[in-house]
Parts: sequence; structure tokens; C-alpha cells
Amino acid sequence: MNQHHARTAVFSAGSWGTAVGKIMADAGTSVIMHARRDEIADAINATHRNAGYFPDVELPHTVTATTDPATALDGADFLVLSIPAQSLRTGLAAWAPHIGPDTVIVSLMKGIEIGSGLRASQVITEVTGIGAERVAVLSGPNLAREIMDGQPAAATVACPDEDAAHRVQRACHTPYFRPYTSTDVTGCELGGAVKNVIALAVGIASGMGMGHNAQAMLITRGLAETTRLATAMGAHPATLAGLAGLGDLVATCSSPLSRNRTFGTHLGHGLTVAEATAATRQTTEGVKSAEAILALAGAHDVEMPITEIVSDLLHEKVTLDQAASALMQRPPKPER
Ligand SMILES: NC(=O)C1=CN([C@@H]2O[C@H](COP(=O)(O)OP(=O)(O)OC[C@H]3O[C@@H](n4cnc5c(N)ncnc54)[C@H](O)[C@@H]3O)[C@@H](O)[C@H]2O)C=CC1
Ligand SMILES: O=C(CO)COP(=O)(O)O
Repeated sequence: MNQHHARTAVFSAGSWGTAVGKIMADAGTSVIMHARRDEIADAINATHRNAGYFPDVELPHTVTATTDPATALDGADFLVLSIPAQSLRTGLAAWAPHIGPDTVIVSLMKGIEIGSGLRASQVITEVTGIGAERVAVLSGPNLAREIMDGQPAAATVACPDEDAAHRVQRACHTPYFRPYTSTDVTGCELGGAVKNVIALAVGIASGMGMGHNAQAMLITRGLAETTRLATAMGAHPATLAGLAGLGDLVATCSSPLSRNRTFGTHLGHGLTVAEATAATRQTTEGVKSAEAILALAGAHDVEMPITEIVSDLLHEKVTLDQAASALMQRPPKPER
């Protein structure tokens, strides 16, 4: 396929969808964004800006927008999916009839579905009936704001079909964005989903006034529990040491741009979950995914003490002080 004539449909025009739309346009594909709101689509077409999310950044003029799913998907080589993980099943069911037979789906979502325990790529194959070889995952340390500013970043594109992974890689490779390929979809998706819960924990610790030693402890032991779950579910351990694992964990747990870290900071300052939710405008996947991840841990007989305590805090079963001492007073054990 001549990449310069490839077409990409992005659902939807939120913060990460818009940033990936910009990347793929800068990489030479023509991009059509699907927005639910007329004013977002109209502003992209008229002013080349996503007024709702990044009013200060001009998008490449090869990015257009529509509110009509059929128009967006007509002739699409790539369908990029970027909506909240818990909304994926219903959102995608409505769009699925318009997906062409050769379209490769690229999931950007970092969440696990409550109830089913399915990763986003599994929800996609289940809802659409499309084979896993046509579903790729793009994941890594990619705070949308930095990407919109053209700052350097890298990510992993995972798909069981290496050729599809390479096509996606070419379609999102720019001077500022460096995608690597992988076949470990499970590892990439679990790395992305669990790091949001660990970022909540780091935000909580920071909000409570804990220093960098405590935050590094949570990041490191958070990676250990992420790797335990992911490998129990068939992932390769090296994936969790890569961009979609350690890389994303470090970026998200360190950056005030992270919604999950910021949500945790609110909790650490003493806000209730309802108050922290009211203070958050955008998708904060870890808040919903924590309990789904904990259920997976139970099903696979894996210990995830940080995820467990974050889930307890989110359900307001424990206080901040009880959570901190519960983690510190676990029985001593070897590091591995
Ligand atoms: N923002 C970031 O820096 C990054 C986000 N992600 C992941 O990307 C996914 C999307 O996150 P963001 O774009 O940041 O969220 P966002 O809150 O900025 O945008 C979400 C988008 O989904 C749409 N949406 C919400 N509910 C919907 C529904 N029921 N049906 C259809 N569309 C719906 C919204 O209109 C909006 O366009 C999440 O899984 C997140 O973890 C991944 C990497 C970076
Ligand atoms: O996934 C992200 C960076 O890679 C964004 O993290 P937040 O969803 O916490 O903002």
C-alpha cells in the first residue's frame, strides 16, 4: 500500500485521539476524525483546531472531521479507536457495520472492561467479529499534550500479524514519534492498563506528602505486580520492561499532565472519590479499571497489593493512613 494515500479514521476526537490523528497526518496519511459534537467537528474543518482539547495547536490540513461514522469509515485503511474503555463495547457496536473488510483497527485504549475482564483488543474482536490479526495496539509513554507540542516520544505497536504491525508503524512514524513493533498484544495492553492504577497510587502518596523514595517504591513494586499479572496471562516479561510497560509507568507516574496521577493527588489531599471525579474533566481509566484488574489477579491467582489497596481506597473501604500502613506492614519477603 502506498502510505501517502492511506486513509485513517479516528474515533474519537478526544485528547489522545486528536494527538494520534496529528501524528498519522504528519506521517503522511489523510485523517478523518469522528467527533460526537458538531462544534468540535466544525471547528476542526473550519479552523484546523480541536477547540475542546487543544485550541492552541494547528492541526495539519490533511486532518478533517465529521460526526457521521459512515463517512469517517468510508475507505479507511486504519481505524484508530480512542474512547473510554468502559464505553468501547457500546460505541463500537454502533460503528462496526461501517468497518471495511481490510481496515486494520488500532486500539489506543488503556483500560480493562469491568465485568468481562477483557482487554480492549478482545472487546474489539468480540464486538466486530474481526480477527485478532487485524487488531493492533499502540501503547507507550505518550502524554498527549507533549505529543501535540511535537516533543520526541516512542511507543510500541503490537499485533499478532507482524505485517499489520509494520503497516501501522509506517503510518505513525514521524520525526518526533518513533514506533517499535511487537507481537505481544497482551503485554502491551496490561502494561498500559495497570500503570494507570499505579499512577493513582503514586499520586495518592505524593498528595499525602510522601517523597520520591516512596514514589519510586510504588513504581518499582508496581512494575513487579504488573509483570506478575501480565506473564500469568501469557505476556513476555521483556514487554513490561519496554515502552508499553516501564516506559509508560515512569512517564505517567512522574508527570503532572497525567490525569490518573492527578486524580490520585486529589485523593491524597483528602478529596472524596466523588470530589476528585468532579474535579476531573477527562477520561481517568485507572479509576474504573482497578477493580477489573483486581478480578483478573484473583482469577490468575496473582498477588497485586498496590492495585488491591487502590481499589479499596476507590471504594472508600479504607482511609489513607490505613492504606499506607497496610502496604508497609505486609510480611517481609524476598524481592523476587
Ligand atoms: N490522553 C493521553 O495522554 C493518553 C490517553 N490514552 C488512552 O486513550 C483513551 C482515551 O483517552 P483520552 O483521549 O485521553 O480521553 P478524553 O476524555 O480526552 O477523550 C475521550 C473521547 O471519547 C469520547 N467518548 C466518551 N464517551 C464516549 C462514548 N460513550 N461513546 C463514544 N465516544 C465517547 C469523547 O467524546 C472524547 O472524544 C484512554 O483509554 C486513555 O487511557 C493513551 C495514551 C495517552
Ligand atoms: O497514558 C498516558 C500516557 O502514556 C496518559 O496518562 P493519563 O491517562 O493518566 O493522563
